[in-house]
Amino acid sequence: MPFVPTGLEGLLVFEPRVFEDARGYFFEAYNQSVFNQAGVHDRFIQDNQSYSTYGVIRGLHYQLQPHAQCKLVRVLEGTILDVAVDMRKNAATYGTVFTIELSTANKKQLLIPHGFAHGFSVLSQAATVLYKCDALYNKESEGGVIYNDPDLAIDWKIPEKDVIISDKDLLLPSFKNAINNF
Ligand SMILES: Cc1cn([C@H]2C[C@H](O)[C@@H](COP(=O)(O)OP(=O)(O)O[C@H]3O[C@H](C)C(=O)[C@H](O)[C@H]3O)O2)c(=O)[nH]c1=O
Repeated sequence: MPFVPTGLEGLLVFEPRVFEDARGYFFEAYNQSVFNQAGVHDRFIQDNQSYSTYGVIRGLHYQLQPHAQCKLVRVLEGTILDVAVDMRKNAATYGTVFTIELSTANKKQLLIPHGFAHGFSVLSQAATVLYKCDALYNKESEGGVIYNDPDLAIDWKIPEKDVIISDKDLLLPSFKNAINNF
């Protein structure tokens, strides 16, 4: 079974079947039939890709309803600590932080359903991250939580002196003050 539960509803780790031979390797990064058979029916309509150097933290971001995005995150180059925070107020796991290393080496992917804030830190010298989305970008519906929120206390595995973050992300609200319609 290529999907590994995380204990948070809808948040799944996808571990593709990798075919290795003397040339290198091959794997299906995404196959709709495989996902559908696992009960995952999200229809991805936008692919995003970002490149970041060591110490960069992007996030925590989400889009509010009705523009919420399910994301399927993978790493093309490098290693990241991927972070998903459950923003679903009625969920028993509301406020729970899930972290996982995604890398070129482990080829793991993270499926993040609607209602989660998403971010990542770059642990390698650089990282190229690709993620599929089931809803289009909608700037007006963007929400977020500041990376160093004291209640979430996320360990991004980057010394504070090395953190590189956008001015926009430094202005994000705390978890308890974040705009949230999930
Ligand atoms: C997200 C997005 C951005 N943009 C434009 C807007 C800005 O001019 C520029 C950089 O955007 P931003 O600084 O929001 O990029 P990230 O900080 O990597 O944002 C992402 O970070 C975390 C990890 C996420 O999961 C979200 O998908 C996304 O918010 O790309 C677009 O044109 N389309 C898009 O879908």
